[in-house]
Amino acid sequence: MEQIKVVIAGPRGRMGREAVKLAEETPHFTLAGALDRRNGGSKLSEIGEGFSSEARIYEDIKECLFETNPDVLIDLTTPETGMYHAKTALEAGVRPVVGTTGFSEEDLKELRELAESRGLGAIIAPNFAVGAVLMMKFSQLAAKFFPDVEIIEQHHDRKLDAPSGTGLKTAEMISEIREEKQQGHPDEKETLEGARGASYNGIRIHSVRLPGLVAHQEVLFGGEGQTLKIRHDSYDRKSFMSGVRLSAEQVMKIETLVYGLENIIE
Ligand SMILES: NC(=O)C1=CN([C@@H]2O[C@H](COP(=O)(O)OP(=O)(O)OC[C@H]3O[C@@H](n4cnc5c(N)ncnc54)[C@H](O)[C@@H]3O)[C@@H](O)[C@H]2O)C=CC1
Ligand SMILES: O=C(O)C1=N[C@H](C(=O)O)C[C@H](O)C1
Repeated sequence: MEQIKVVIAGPRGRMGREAVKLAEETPHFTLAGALDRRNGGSKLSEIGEGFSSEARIYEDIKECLFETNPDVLIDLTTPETGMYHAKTALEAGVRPVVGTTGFSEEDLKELRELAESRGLGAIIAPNFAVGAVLMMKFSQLAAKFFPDVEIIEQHHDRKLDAPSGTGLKTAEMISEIREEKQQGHPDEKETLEGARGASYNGIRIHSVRLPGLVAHQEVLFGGEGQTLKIRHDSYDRKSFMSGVRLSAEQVMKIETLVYGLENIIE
C-alpha cells in the first residue's frame, strides 16, 4: 500500500492521542509531525504522553507543513482552529482530514471551493465511527416512513459544541428526504426556554452533557401507536480510529471535499 505521510493537530487531546497511536501502529502511515499549542520543538516521545514517535511538535502550522511536507493533515482540535488548519493545509497543497466538529455551511462551501480549485481531496467527517454512520443512514431511511423525529445526543461534559456534529449531520441527512415539518402541537409554548431543544428544519435536537458519557445518540421516531428508536454508543474513542485511517487513505484519491464518512464507505 502507498505510504502516507501525516501530521496530526491536537496530539494531546482525547481524539488526537488515539490518532497518534493509530499513526504509530499503521505500517503505511508515516507520522511526520504534530501540531500543538505547546511543546513546540520537542519530540512526541518526550512529552510524557506515552508516545514512541520521534516526530517533532510544531506550534505554527505553516512552519510545520513547510518542514514536514506531509500528504495529509489530520485535525482534531477546536472549530476555529480546525477551519484555519484545513484552509492553511489546502493552500499549502496538503489534504485535510478533519474530525473537528462545529463547521458552518459557509465553512464547508469555502473549503470545497478551495479544494476543487487546487485539485485536492479534503474530508470532513462529523463522526468516524462506522456504527454512527449506519445510525445516520438507517435514520434517513426510517424518516421516509416516520417523518416525526427527534434527536437526543449525549456527550461528555468537556465538549465545546452543541449540537454535536453528528446530531446536526443526522438532521441534515433526514432533511434531504423529508419536507420541513413543524412537530408537536402547533400552539405549543416553551414555559422554560430551550425545553423543546434546537430546531433544524423542524427536527428537534436535544443535547445532553454529563461526566461519564463518551458519545451517544438516539434518533426517536413516532408514528400512530408506535415508536422506533435507532441508537449508537461510542464507549471508547478507539471506535473512531478505523474511520480516521480510511479517511486518510481515501483523501489521497479524491479531488474535492467530502462531508461525511457515509460518502466514502458505501
Ligand atoms: N469526527 C469524529 O468522529 C469525532 C470528532 N470529535 C471532535 O474532535 C474535536 C476534538 O475532540 P477532543 O479530542 O475530545 O477534544 P480535546 O479538547 O480533548 O482535544 C483538542 C486538542 O486540540 C488542541 N488544540 C486546540 N487548539 C489548537 C491549536 N491552535 N493548535 C494545535 N492544537 C490545538 C488542544 O490543546 C487539545 O489538546 C472536537 O471538535 C470533537 O467534537 C471528537 C470525537 C470523534
Ligand atoms: O466531541 C466528541 O466527543 C464527539 N464529537 C463528534 C460530534 O460532535 O458529533 C463525534 C462524536 O459524537 C464525539
